[in-house]
Amino acid sequence: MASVLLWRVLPLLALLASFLFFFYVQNSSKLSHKECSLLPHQSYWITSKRIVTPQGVISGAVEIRGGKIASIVKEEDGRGNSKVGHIVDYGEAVVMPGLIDVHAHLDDPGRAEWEGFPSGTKAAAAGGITTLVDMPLNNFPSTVSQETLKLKIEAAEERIYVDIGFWGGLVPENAFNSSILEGLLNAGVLGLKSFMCPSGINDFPMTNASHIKEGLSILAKYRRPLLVHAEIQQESESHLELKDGSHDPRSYSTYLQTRPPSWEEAAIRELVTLTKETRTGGLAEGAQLHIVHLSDSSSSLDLIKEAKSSGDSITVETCPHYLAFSAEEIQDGDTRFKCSPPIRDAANNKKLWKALLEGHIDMLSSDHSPTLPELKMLDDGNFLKAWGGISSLQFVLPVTWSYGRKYGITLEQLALWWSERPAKFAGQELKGAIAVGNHADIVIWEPDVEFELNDDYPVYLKHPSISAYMGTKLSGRVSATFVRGNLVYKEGKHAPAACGVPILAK
Ligand SMILES: NC(=O)N[C@H]1NC(=O)NC1=O
Ligand SMILES: [Zn+2]
Ligand SMILES: [Zn+2]
Repeated sequence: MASVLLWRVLPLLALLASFLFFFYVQNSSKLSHKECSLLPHQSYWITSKRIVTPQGVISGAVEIRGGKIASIVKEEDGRGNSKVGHIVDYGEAVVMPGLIDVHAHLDDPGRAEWEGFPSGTKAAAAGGITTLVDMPLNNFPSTVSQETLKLKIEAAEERIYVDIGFWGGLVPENAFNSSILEGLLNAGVLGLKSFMCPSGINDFPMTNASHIKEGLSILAKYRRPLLVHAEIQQESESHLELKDGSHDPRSYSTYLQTRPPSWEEAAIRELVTLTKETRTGGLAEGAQLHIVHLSDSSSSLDLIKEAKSSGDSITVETCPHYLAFSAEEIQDGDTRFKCSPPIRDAANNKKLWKALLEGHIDMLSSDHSPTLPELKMLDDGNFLKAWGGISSLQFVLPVTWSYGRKYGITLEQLALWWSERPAKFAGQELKGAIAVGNHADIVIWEPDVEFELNDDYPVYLKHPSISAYMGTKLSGRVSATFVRGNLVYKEGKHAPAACGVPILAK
């Protein structure tokens, strides 16, 4: 009798359990959405007079549903009344695709005290960056194998406020070991990165042309890029003299002379002999070589232009600090400005802008490379000993805009350099443009609002004092940032939970 009753009750109990489970899942996903976003809606519209789309700037509305862009309506099409549900009206503010920074060092795990995923991605979100691709060095251990990539992915878990992809390292140790390299690529790095000069990090040694050739031939199979820090040390006599103590190490010009443009030129000359193999029918067809942080806008740039016109698969980025600053302005002892390759003179800066505007430079990236204030040696001011790297992540949009205005740059160009081209380069088909079906990765910003980066300004970087931009006046204030539809940042406030996701190549 009892067992008959049990058999009757059991299905009912199972039904009850599945109901409870269903409601639990529903509620927990609701709860997590609430924590991931400062906007309590999964479906809503964003309206503005200036929405930057690949077809131009429009006045209208973007419909967001389930983290994606569901529709885009132009005001002039007169379908304004079709908008049902929650509407966020941004008025005259610019609605642009979120920035994709393909070159940042967040130093996690292992050197999280330099930056780390939480502060780095909070700064990114506050700066309108919705995706970044983290470099394989400055974290410890360097990301040069499947195992070390796993450490990075684990370190990122629930600690990132924007989406993050990862570059793997190409180093002498793995360059001739295809199973390590393929293990790294199969584990999801978006491409590889190598140095042609000492990287400043002991467990990330430099590569030579034969390592790079090997790397390219493997990358060809995966159709992913190789990013190269293109400087080769030229041991001229004057270079040795500069380090012997007879020149003032606090003077920026001393540092500048230790890394002349000929270093970049020599590296790029070697690289463009290798990129010939990326042409149709070549041994590395399918691979792409990408030169990071170009500073020299003379011979180095000419070599890149020539390679491009011969059909080599080669791209190049430059960074806001090369566009914003020139050597003449850098004060003695102000090591915040030390980076490699160095910031060169005003004439070089002007030519760099020209190259960007004429389309010879493909994209922009931050090369955010912070460290501890004591390693930046701000008290000492020794340019030859201080850490080389500019800290900029939160400011790249207003910096590009502020310094580019005098060259008449447009909102469409900003979106091209900071979103559309970086997305394509990093293989992110659903990112980089406000287009139907794409991720709703969006920045809202006000080009005409000016602000001063003083001590009262909310900076989310771990060490604001080492940033070369502190103390400058900028225009273009970021007011809100959406990552896959989640409002992750709004007016000085971040979403409570870190809901960025690691991006792994398949
Ligand atoms: N290791 C590292 O981040 N190096 C970067 N810093 C810099 O100024 N240039 C670089 O390549
Ligand atoms: Zn570099
Ligand atoms: Zn870098």
